[in-house]
Amino acid sequence: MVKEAHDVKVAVIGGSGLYHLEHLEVIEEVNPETPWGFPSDKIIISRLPSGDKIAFLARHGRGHYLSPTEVPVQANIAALKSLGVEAILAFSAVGSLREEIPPCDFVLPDQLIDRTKGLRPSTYFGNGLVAHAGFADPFHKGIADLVYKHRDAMKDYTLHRDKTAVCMEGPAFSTRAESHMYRSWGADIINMSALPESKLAREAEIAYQMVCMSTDYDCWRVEEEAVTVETVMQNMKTNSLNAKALLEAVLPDLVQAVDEDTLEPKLKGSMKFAGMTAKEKRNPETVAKLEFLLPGYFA
Ligand SMILES: CSC[C@H]1O[C@H](OP(=O)(O)O)[C@H](O)[C@@H]1O
Ligand SMILES: Nc1ncnc2[nH]cnc12
Repeated sequence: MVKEAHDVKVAVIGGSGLYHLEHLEVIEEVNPETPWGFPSDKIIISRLPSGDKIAFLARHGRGHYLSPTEVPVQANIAALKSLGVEAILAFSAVGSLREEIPPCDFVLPDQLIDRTKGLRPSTYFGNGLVAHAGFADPFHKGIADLVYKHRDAMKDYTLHRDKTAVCMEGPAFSTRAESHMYRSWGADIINMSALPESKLAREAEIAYQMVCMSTDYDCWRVEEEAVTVETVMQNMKTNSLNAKALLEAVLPDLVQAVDEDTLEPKLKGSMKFAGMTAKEKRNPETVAKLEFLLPGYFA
């Protein structure tokens, strides 16, 4: 497993309906092998008009062949890290649990409720190397501030911020009782991909912010038809145009902020002292895998 330096500091993860950034000049496609396998698809490295490079990865693969439960999230995050990525903007199609978030509005969540079912590998640790990442604030305020600054790029739609997302397992959508329950818990939007992506990015010391694109009202509105894939995909046409407009505005600023190291909070070094396992008790195999992600921390 050879790490290739690509000097790509910012990555975009595209979710349902956002499989390409066709307005950018493609430089190359890479498929880095990691100790956790290969990413969902080839990673596309493109050039911004400013000359800076960014990476794009389709979460479910181009052609959408991986279910949310099947996405190789450990490999995705490790592969991006191996290219040099320090900040991720992760797009996701979400259901709205609030009247004031209609389809085609976007949301920057700042909180997260985990309703996945333990089927997805959700940490790089364990297996003879115990460590605990801080995850009180699962998303990155500095990136959210920067994206919010460019909210006018959304034109006719609103960009909301500081909302609570719930991540469910799927692949079937929620029952009405579950949808009402999430509302009573204070959740504002629902998807199937915020976890473990956000958690693994935190363990990898990558600044991570989800940009959620509302596609439906889930199934809590009694008078309305419950969510279907058809509704989601219809609204994704508008959403993907808005995502691209937003990215065009945000990416140059984000690359500059990462280059100049002005993003707060800083995550680099945050895992250095997160390990609990005595050096002589560490599993050498796990330590070797972690060398790929956080070199020098646990060896
Ligand atoms: C096609 S609707 C359900 C599906 O859409 C979202 O995917 P992504 O987050 O990758 O945009 C949601 O999380 C579900 O996986
Ligand atoms: N209603 C919903 N539930 C879960 N994930 C979604 N993605 C888009 N809409 C969704």
